[in-house]
Amino acid sequence: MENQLVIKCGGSTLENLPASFFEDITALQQDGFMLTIVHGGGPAISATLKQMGIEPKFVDGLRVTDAATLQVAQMVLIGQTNKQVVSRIQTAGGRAAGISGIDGSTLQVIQGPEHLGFVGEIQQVDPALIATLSQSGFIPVIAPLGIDADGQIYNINADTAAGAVAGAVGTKRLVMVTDVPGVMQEIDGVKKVLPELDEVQINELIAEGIIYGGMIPKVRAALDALGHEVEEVLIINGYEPGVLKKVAAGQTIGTKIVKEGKVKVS
Ligand SMILES: Nc1ncnc2c1ncn2[C@@H]1O[C@H](COP(=O)(O)OP(=O)(O)O)[C@@H](O)[C@H]1O
Ligand SMILES: CC(=O)N[C@@H](CCC(=O)OP(=O)(O)O)C(=O)O
Repeated sequence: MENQLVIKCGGSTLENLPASFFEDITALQQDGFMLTIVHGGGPAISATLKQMGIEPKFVDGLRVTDAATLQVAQMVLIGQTNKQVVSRIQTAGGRAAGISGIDGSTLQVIQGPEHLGFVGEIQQVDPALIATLSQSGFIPVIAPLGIDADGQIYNINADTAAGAVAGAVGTKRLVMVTDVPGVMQEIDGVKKVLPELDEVQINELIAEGIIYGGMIPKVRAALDALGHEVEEVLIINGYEPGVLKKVAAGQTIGTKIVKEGKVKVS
């Protein structure tokens, strides 16, 4: 659908996003856009882990999740971050309802690579609960946790979750809101945003260490999403005033991820 948008809000920005960001979300909803939000919360999970004396550990941007870490992720993502996002949308005059991927078996997973512990690999997305909320006028706000066939809960990277949700709800556009203006590379001593990237370029940039850490699951999820109905994935900066309105109006800002592009990286 043209007026549908899946927005991933990264934990990197969530706490500091201006009220205008949520006012723009509300305005889009009132203009008839069907919005679905998937949020992260990585920094908040890490902060709580540290308070508890547990050192956070990541492999290629994915959190190594033992049983204690899973409990903290669940507590922070569902109990804290999800409700913050819902509250900020409502304060801006919008209507939102928070769920996690566990609710309605929305994000159905199996265990991912063993060395990551309780990190789920999404097998299927059931869009029924998302659709029910949307059709009733609520913006679904989804915390990235999933459930397996035995009822075990898993942690899921929010970029991965957003990519899968975008593929399942039939949106053409996925927007990843983060704390940088896009994928950047230093060219002639100046850091520049790369306006368009395809799979070959992304793999090169990861191999060269130019794309690292939390940007890795973001670009990988973007490529995975493009395999479905999604035609465009944008990585944008949530601090830029009016950024969502520009995207909704069809402007290409930040970094656009495409299946196969023409622009060369260097
Ligand atoms: N090439 C790159 N360009 C921009 N940011 C990058 C790049 N490679 C890695 N990063 C890192 O990725 C971060 C965004 O990912 P992450 O911290 O997981 O954010 P979020 O919480 O929004 O998902 C940036 O703040 C930056 O530190
Ligand atoms: C498996 C895994 O990495 N899960 C993430 C879920 C939150 C997330 O992805 O938050 P950001 O979008 O802020 O990075 C984590 O535990 O940090």
